[in-house]
Amino acid sequence: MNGEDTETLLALISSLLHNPIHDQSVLLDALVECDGDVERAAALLDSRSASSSRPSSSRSGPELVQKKTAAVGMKRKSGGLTGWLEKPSASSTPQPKKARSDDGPVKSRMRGGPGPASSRLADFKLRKADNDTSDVLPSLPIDDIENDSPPERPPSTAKAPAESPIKVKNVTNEEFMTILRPPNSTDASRAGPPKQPPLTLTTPDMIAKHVPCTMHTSVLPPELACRLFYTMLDLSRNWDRNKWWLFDRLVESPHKTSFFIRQYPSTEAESVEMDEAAQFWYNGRQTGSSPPFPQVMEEACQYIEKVVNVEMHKRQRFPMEYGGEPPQRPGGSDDYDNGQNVVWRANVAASNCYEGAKEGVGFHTDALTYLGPYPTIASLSLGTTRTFRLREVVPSNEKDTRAARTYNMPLPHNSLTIMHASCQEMFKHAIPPQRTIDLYHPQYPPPEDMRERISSDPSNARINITFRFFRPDYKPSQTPRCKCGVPCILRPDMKHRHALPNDDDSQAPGGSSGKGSPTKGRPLRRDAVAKYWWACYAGAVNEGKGCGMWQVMDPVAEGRGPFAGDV
Ligand SMILES: O=C(O)CCC(=O)C(=O)O
Ligand SMILES: [Fe+2]
Repeated sequence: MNGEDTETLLALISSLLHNPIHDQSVLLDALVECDGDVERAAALLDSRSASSSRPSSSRSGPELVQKKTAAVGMKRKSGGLTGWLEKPSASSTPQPKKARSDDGPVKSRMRGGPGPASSRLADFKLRKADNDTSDVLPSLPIDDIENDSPPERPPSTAKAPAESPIKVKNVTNEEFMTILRPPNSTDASRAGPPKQPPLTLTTPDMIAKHVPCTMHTSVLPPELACRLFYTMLDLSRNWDRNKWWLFDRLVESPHKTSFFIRQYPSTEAESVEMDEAAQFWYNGRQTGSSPPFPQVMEEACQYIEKVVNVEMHKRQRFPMEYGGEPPQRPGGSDDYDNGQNVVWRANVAASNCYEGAKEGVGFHTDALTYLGPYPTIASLSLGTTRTFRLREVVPSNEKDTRAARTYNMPLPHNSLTIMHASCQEMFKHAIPPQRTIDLYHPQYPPPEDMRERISSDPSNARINITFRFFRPDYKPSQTPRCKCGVPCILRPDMKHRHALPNDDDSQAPGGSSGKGSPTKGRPLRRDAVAKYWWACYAGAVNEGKGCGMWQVMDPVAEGRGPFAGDV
């Protein structure tokens, strides 16, 4: 596991402690002692520090239990969301709760973060079920670790503690695996619904059957795919690793990434908006202007746009998806929409480069800020095959009856994975580090002008390009900003804490058109997310500190649309 992940776990323990401990080796020991269970490690350390400040005779088992309950009790405090979500409009920004004297450093250090500490912890416990594939190492969330809960407490009264950051040594994947808590814990208090083993989806049919994705193999002409791979690999030398603040720590993603803006067929006004959006595209961190699509990426994009539109026209749409645009937009193409609205077009792309088996990206969902609800994202894979992992987020009302399932999808060179509408609402995705990878043997030599810099030797690199449609009705000039002056992030109510409007399945949106769509037969109800909210995202960029602002998205009051259906 990457050092960042271990750091994250230690930061989490640290954030749960009532009495700060600065020595990372003490934190690490506790983590090992508690089989990687962050909550127990924090409770253990708290119990030790409490008992070391009092006569030894007062040390006892119950003390630990009591402390543990206190730490776990944080989870209970995170209830009560439903009532808030039911508030009617965007203008009903919740009043900050008063800070309580017992809030202490634990929660105040969570300020600006994406959710209550306890809900984040759930994701940090590695389950063996996620770990059963032969060559894929477990991945811990490293970017947007838990984005399905609004902040528990607006932090206006909270102060980040003045502490020096914890220095953490890197821990290898193998070491890390040994300290992570096994899945089917013998701890009876953690028994839940029966675990489901991970499922590897090896064919397009299997993929379409189990997840809201489709896989399109050999999507580009082979020479184009190879040329695009070389071009992006060449460019990736100058790309950055994303950095962001997680609690009070600066973390870095173990892969390189860059953002591109499409020139054609965007209008001038749209290009300006895209440039602004691009500055905040990843984790709210402001970057400079983004380059245009390289010519070879533009060429590929035209193939991909067609595949995506054809596929989307086969599927029943969710009401909150984008309503589409007439085919005759300037510079547009109508050869794949048969006069129907163009429901998707790429106007930006994010590209990732993973070199070697250990690079990856942790579980996250893609921010909806500029994509809007129920986005479609087209993800092209080039180079060595890597596993794409999806993990379902089980809605709160089902968590006692159904366990989340993990799906692994090997993504070969020149394959397109379309994450269809509801994927960001129902699943988190990751590229986990692996023990081994196959080398990619390029079929063609690099173009003349790259031969000095790029070799055609077998490569351990994977290039990913996610082509995205930033909706005009979610353009940056219409993104709410919080008190920090940073654009808010748009998040779905993934856990369905807000009741769905009705129980009539025939009215409910879903991934199936019933016209032989591969998703046919999948229950529709659980796809529907009823609420989204805008939340302060400054914590990701501002030393972990944000203003905690959040408000429910009100599509009508905010003037969003056109939508595919009634909202
Ligand atoms: O590399 C991939 O396939 C996934 C990339 C990704 O999730 C992202 O860029 O948001
Ligand atoms: Fe992603």
